[in-house]
Amino acid sequence: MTETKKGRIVLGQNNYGKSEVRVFRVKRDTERHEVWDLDVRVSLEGDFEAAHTEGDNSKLLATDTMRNTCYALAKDKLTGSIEEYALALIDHFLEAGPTVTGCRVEITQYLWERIEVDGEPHEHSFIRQRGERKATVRGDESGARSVEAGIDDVYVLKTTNSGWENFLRERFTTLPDTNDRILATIVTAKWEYNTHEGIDFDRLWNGVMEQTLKTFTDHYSPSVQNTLYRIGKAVLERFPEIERIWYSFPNVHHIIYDLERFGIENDKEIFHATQDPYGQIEGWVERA
Ligand SMILES: O=c1[nH]c(=O)c2[nH]c(=O)[nH]c2[nH]1
Repeated sequence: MTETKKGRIVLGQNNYGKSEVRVFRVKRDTERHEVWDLDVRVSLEGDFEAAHTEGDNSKLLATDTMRNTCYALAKDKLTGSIEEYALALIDHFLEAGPTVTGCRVEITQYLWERIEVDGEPHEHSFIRQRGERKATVRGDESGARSVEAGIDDVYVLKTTNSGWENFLRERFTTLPDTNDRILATIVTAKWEYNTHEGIDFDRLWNGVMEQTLKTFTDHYSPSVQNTLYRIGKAVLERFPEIERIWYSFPNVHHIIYDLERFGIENDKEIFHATQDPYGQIEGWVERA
């Protein structure tokens, strides 16, 4: 026997928008071109009740229109940082959708560097970098805006000045101590700005990237956890505009390969770069 719950059925939280809008812009007002290569996702919140419950689309901005808008606004608004472009899109969508109360724009920027020819950066030829720049901007009809920036898929490694020692030993512990190991990780980061007015988003993004890499190199790492905290602290000390920062550091293990079996000495030269389960170390560093 099936039981039917009595009561009214209503529409719960909902949002809609367009994903994977691939906007590519070339700035070509001089011989030295610039490119922006973006994946944009737009998501709207508001009163979309009539569309869901009555099939009345009359107040809905089509997702196809949202896609067109991303390209159209790129002409005048995608001239600097992706954060500024996202803020312009949000202003637009809050205005354009009659029942829209909130909007989120998430952007992934793929990074292209100039190809160097005989030591000279080329004017219109580029090579795609590994690593991505991210931005998530939220806004509502009250005028509130929040800006989060990020880094994804930046693979870094150091061949020494890292260890893992004096950790808890109990019945199932087999791992030996080491004070000299390879430290490798694929950086994901996101951080929140405490304002969106008067911020040079490009300078700050480059600064966080630079500081992340610098601090990664500049100390003996007793653990990924300690390195995560040190990097976050260095970023917050340098940039008062940033309220808090989150890192995800998978520990991509490099295990010394046993060559003694073959009578070959292996003084931390030959490693197995594992695909096996990896450690995953994540955390926020924030202002108290
Ligand atoms: O930096 C590390 N943190 C850990 O928590 C951990 N655990 C482990 O087995 N190796 C490591 N390395």
